[in-house]
Amino acid sequence: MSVDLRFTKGQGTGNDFVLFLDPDGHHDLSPSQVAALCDRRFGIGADGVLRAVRSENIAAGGAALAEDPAAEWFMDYRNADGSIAEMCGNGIRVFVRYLIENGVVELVPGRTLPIGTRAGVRDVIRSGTGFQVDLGRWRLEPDETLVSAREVPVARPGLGIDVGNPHVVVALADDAELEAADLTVIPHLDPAPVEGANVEFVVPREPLVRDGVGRIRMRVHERGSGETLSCGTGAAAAALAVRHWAGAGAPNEWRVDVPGGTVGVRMFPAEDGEHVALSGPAELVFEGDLSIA
Ligand SMILES: N[C@@H](CCC[C@H](N)C(=O)O)C(=O)O
Repeated sequence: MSVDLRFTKGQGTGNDFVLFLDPDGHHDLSPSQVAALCDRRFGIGADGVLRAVRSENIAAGGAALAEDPAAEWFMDYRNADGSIAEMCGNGIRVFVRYLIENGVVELVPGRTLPIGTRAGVRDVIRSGTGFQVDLGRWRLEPDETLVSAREVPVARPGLGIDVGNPHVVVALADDAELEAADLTVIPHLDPAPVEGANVEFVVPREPLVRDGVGRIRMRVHERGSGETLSCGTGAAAAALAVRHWAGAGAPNEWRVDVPGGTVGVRMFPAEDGEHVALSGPAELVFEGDLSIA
């Protein structure tokens, strides 16, 4: 049996997604269907799929509604290989743009839109021409991970950071080393995290801090999607790692340059501890109809 869907292609700093509305939760695609959609030669091509489903119509939505009954919509995120991930920082901005453009939600400046995700409810607000998402509390992993990547001369220590999904951040020596890293091959992590991890390679800008804002460059190999032009949660993890390494006095506001553009990261105190927020653009590119077997 085939499934007919109206889809939209969207992107945030070049991290691209296929989006579709499934309010009643009738189209829970299989991993192979997702992989087929994301295939850049045989499908539409994307780093992931975002299914917009009402929280009441997806099993994981129960926890979201318990956390915040106003979280009417749930972002069901899949990586390009069909695997499930807890959270997507670029995706959620594109997701909110998509809900707004489709007239299913309103988001007036100054108001917050709660979205259900597998990492918990995430609050989104408008920010400039894009959106800002509060990624909530973050966690430093206690143990160091040794990271080896092709064309990076020696294995480097990586810092594990959870921002709703898992990341390992590695500092490289300079821009030349960052550019030379071959991320077509999955970086090797030792010990290997059971659930896998997204791996961010970072270098500081010169100077690291300008006008009170920290500045870094980053490339990423995403779990389940390979190298992408940007990873929002990865940018947040990278800024948190560099602030950690920089020590006392390091700023709480960061600009992270990725191959697909620039995103902003901000750390701020909240009632339950420090939160990290991500801001950046979100664009819808084209739409069409598809039929998947
Ligand atoms: N690109 C995303 C992260 C998507 C999920 C990730 N690949 C994972 O498996 O955790 C972002 O912008 O955060």
